[in-house]
Amino acid sequence: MSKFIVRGGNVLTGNVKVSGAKNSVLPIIAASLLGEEGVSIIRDAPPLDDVMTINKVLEHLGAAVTYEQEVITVDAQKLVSCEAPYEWVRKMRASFLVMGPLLTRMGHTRISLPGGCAIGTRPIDQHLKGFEAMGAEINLGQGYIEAKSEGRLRGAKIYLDVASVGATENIMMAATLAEGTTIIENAAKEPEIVDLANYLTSMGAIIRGAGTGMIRIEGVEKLHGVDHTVIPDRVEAGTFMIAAAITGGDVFVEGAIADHLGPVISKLEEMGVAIDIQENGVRVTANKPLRSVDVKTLPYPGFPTDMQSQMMALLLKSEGTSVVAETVFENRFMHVEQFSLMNAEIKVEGRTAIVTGGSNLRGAKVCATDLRAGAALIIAGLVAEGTTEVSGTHHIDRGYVNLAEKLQGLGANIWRVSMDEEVDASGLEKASTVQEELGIFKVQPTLA
Ligand SMILES: CC(=O)N[C@H]1[C@@H](OP(=O)(O)OP(=O)(O)OC[C@H]2O[C@@H](n3ccc(=O)[nH]c3=O)[C@H](O)[C@@H]2O)O[C@H](CO)[C@@H](O)[C@@H]1O
Ligand SMILES: C=C(OP(=O)(O)O)C(=O)O
Repeated sequence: MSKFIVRGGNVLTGNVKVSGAKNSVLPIIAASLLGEEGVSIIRDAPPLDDVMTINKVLEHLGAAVTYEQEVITVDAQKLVSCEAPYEWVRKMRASFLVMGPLLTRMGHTRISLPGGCAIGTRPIDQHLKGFEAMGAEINLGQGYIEAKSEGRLRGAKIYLDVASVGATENIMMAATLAEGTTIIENAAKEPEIVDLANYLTSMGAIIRGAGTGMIRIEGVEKLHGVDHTVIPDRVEAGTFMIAAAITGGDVFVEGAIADHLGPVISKLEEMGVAIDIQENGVRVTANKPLRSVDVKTLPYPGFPTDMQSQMMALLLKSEGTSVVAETVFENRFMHVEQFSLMNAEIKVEGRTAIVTGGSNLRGAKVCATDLRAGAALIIAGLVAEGTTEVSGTHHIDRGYVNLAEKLQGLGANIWRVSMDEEVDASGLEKASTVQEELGIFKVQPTLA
């Protein structure tokens, strides 16, 4: 168990490289189960806990998986099981994405029910509605969902009641080997859906319309392994952009695709942050006082819910009052209580938070209540007076590759220490010694 120690006050400058997208690589790894011939090579696969977890699921199913230097190979030619047990699905909801590929390829699958997680209840009714429409028989019992089909799944027209990312992905994967045509209406439009569709298409699938609200899939008999490079992580990119902005910094976020970050860029510009879109990334320069803005999360191309907490951290340093509305998940304001421990003034009314800008944030002991909340607390810690300790690092490790090291590279004072390590304002030197002993960090701290 570890925690991050952040000492506020440093301006971030320099270059930071974005890793491959967590939310792309997970469905793509699941889709590699569809490769009945050849081996899949997945490049720019970020070394995250979630990636390790889904690789374990695949191994359990009988696939041969290797992972070296951010390249995953999957040989799924022979599968021995169609069951994803509780042990893995409980660790990560996205394990549920193996359901579509297994059902369509093997005609039978049994997956542990993904538990409700902190940010909301996160039901899976839309995934199941899609499979049922394609002829699968679904049974729930003893904490598992079992799906069976007599022969191949059949293409169907499926209207999603909510434009769910996971349901669109699961149904799209299932449809690739179904008999006939599947049409997904009110499909999610996220860039990760397009990345998955591109991967499936290279495998031999026939998919049209990914990235729009209507996706059409013509089923084929067989898919094969291919070589694919995952898109850069837009949420990681956005997190660094906000970290740069809050410190009044000047940072080039290498690999960030501006097109995937439209609403984040627009909101930063509205706040007075200068954005320079370049061929291989985005430069963020913040040298003016920040203006308050209102933010409403929405499915893509709206403002991403996965950037809401980081944005809230930035709004705390703006001039004026901002209103943040969370419309995607019903319980994604848990960071508010943690921000309050840092002297933030935020009032929550239902799904709306009213954020008073200009707070004098003070370092405190806080806890990452979910992945992005963890990143947001670190961002707030970068400008807080004194030292902030962020525990709950297992959430952060699900989705950020070397977050502390990448921020250190931009000049931030941030370290990871073991949970029981006492760190006071002068304790950073000690913390860095611990890291060196553990062989985790190579960079020396720059004590302000
Ligand atoms: C691994 C991955 O890609 N995770 C992302 C994915 O999660 P995930 O795919 O789980 O999110 P969804 O798009 O499915 O969820 C969006 C909303 O739809 C609801 N819903 C979803 C499915 C369903 O069957 N019924 C239903 O009601 C959910 O409760 C939620 O309120 O998209 C979310 C929304 O952009 C992001 O925050 C997550 O980072
Ligand atoms: C909510 C997130 O991920 P997941 O769907 O994997 O929980 C996220 O990436 O912010």
